[in-house]
Amino acid sequence: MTTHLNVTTHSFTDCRAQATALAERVAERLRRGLAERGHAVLAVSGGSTPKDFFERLSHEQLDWARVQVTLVDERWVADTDERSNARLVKSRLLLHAAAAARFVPLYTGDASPEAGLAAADARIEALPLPFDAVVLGMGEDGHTASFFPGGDHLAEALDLDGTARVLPMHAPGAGEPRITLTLPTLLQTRALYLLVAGEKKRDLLADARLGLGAARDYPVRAVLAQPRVPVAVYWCP
Ligand SMILES: O=C1O[C@H](COP(=O)(O)O)[C@@H](O)[C@H](O)[C@H]1O
Repeated sequence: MTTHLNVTTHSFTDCRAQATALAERVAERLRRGLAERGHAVLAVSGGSTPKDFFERLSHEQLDWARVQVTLVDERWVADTDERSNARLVKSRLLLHAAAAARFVPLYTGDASPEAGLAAADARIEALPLPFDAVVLGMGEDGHTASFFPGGDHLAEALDLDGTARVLPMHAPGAGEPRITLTLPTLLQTRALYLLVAGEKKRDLLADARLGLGAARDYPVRAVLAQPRVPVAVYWCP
């Protein structure tokens, strides 16, 4: 385990072990929330990396009926689309013990994230924040949540003094229009995790943390550099 500033890195030689360790840690956070407040709230990423983590977490024994699960970001596609982050959560996480959890999607069925923004925002506003845990991922372009390089609402989304909870995002590398929780919203959490796999992402993260080269401008740097919440990176090859 290595710690640098606000970031602690847990490195694993095997990705199943990484998924298990993070699932146990997040389940512990949810149990603590349930014991202390009677409810718990979890925000997770989509993409491909969290599949094993989701499957492992879905078997954790806790009172899932009092847990609300939402997404840190969403691709603006129906939940039947294979690109949908909601589809991933439903097919990998909301199973077994976790089938009893309440899912709060960001996609509203409106024609665009702009059209669905008020409804998505109301869903997040209704959650009893802070989150018990937020699990971020990261793309090889340095994006996290839908904080994409060149994104049209990137500066607003990363503004720690901003008041928006949720924002649309359009970016050249995003594939489709997006909706994302903003950084100040994500930082309303008792625990913040960054789940990453692969040597390319490990090197990118190291550069982003030190502010080297192109990684200086990667959006994930805003998460690593913020002073509010410690970040626990879970990495496997
Ligand atoms: O588009 C997205 O990508 C990132 C990273 O995904 P991965 O496939 O490289 O694991 C993900 O964290 C984000 O939630 C998702 O919308």
